[in-house]
Amino acid sequence: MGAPEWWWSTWRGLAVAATAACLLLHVAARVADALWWRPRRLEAHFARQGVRGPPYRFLVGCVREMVALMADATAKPMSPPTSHNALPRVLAFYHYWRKIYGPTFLIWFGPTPRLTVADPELVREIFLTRADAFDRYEAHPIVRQLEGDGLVSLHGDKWALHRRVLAPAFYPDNLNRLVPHVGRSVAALAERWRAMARASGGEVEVDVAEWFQAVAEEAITRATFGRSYASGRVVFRMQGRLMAFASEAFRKVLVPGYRFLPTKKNRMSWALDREIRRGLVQLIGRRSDAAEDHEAAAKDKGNSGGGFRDLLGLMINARDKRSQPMPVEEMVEECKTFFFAGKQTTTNLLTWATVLLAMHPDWQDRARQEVLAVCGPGELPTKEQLHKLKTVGMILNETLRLYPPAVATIRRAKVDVALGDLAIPRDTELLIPIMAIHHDPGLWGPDAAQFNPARFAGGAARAAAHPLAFIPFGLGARMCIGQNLALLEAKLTVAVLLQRFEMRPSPKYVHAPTVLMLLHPQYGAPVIFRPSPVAAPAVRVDPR
Ligand code: HEM
Repeated sequence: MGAPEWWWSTWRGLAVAATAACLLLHVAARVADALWWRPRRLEAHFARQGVRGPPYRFLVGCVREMVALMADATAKPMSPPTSHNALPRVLAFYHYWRKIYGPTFLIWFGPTPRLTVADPELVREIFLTRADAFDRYEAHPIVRQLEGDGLVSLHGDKWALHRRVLAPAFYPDNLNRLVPHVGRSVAALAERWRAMARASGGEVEVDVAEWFQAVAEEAITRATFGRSYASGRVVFRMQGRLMAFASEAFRKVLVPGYRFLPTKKNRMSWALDREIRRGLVQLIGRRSDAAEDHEAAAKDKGNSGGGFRDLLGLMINARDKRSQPMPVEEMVEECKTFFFAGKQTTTNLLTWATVLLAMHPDWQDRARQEVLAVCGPGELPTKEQLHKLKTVGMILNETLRLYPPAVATIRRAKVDVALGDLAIPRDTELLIPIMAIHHDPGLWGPDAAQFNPARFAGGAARAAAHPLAFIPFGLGARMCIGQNLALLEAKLTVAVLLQRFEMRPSPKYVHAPTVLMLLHPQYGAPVIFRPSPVAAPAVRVDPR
């Protein structure tokens, strides 16, 4: 090798090494900035504005303290056992840090800053007046896999198109057509409980958190598939099993990569997911066949569900601005989303409403008197009668206030934005603790932790010191699309049960509200049902 060649190759080697070192340094600097300097800068930025919080710890933020606070709170049941002061148990970290840092404070999910905001005026800005500056937050991949890539997680034009297409299914006149179907499924449940009570000497104990799932599943299956109910039910049964697996996996999210491990449960989930997808694609294919749709529609005319606009039909007939139909894959994801968003939320509302009625016999009696006066003792309530059940409506609102199924929601600042007096940097997450707003004595008065449905006598907007203090279904453009369906189901179910039973908590019931995605009773909700002396005439049970 000649001298210049030798020099050249040495120089090239040095240049490569120097570039690699620079690159490494650059990456290391970026990582150090993301995991250390940026959080410290943000901490200082918020401290200058008077916002403080638990200190940021390298990589983990304050997740360790949060997990410890939550584990500690859920280790013991509510005390006293009849108390509704559930916030310290359910959102233990919020309750603890709020006492130290005030209502607006900063916490860290790993290196991601999350500002908690519980002032209804700021909530108004986030959801209404400055909504353009905030986006919905991306859920954990396990939750996303479960909830589907539908309305809940869509953004921008695609979200707007889907929301516009799907909204008509939830108009009250459309939902009213579901009343006989949902009523029959609740009556069938009541018949089974009545038979079980007869067989066991006069009363029966059931875990309502388990049993109400069938009612909620029936309603969401009807709303999604309408006339294709029978095939849709098969698919949604599988989806129910998938949800059970995934909620187990969700408990293990702290094990990195757990969801990719080929464990027996994971393999079963993957197989179920493929099966659900296949079932939905086949169902959509059949419904898209205009001839069959036409024929089914004609058949449906003589049915009590006649004219119901179901979610699947709305999607099949939808066209975008360029007259393009909705891709099958998007319809599949929406079906999964509706099952996820609609089933457990409503089950939880029904569960807490029944537990509260059992715990408060005075309100149970008042509500029963109203139901008997409006609907009579045994016939299924009609849509017109449901609208007249004011006390039942107040009880449901008070249930949603004290035990909101969705205890919090999260937004992300898309740009640097002003919120009240605060300057919020882009990518800051905002945690809106719905349950904390619902329990705030500053908004609800000194009896904020008491069950007092009478506070809703003048309507939800006037129940508290601020009209936005009650937001169980969220607020603004992304407010819950299924609100009317959930309330209709709940009113109907409560009315049918009050017609037919007296209820009280089982001695086995341990009052322990807790949150795993949604607010649920940690040890189930066993309630004792005693059939009312006025026997309800048997209602024909839908054989399907
Ligand atoms: C008691 C029952 C329910 C409660 C408490 C509830 C609560 C909520 C809340 C708080 C949000 C807003 C989340 C946010 O802004 O981040 C939401 C959104 C949503 N809910 Fe519900 N929900 C219930 C029932 C239902 C039902 C029955 C369905 C479907 C049939 C449904 C479908 C949805 C969907 C699709 C969204 C996303 C809407 C969008 O982003 O445009 N929910 N729900």
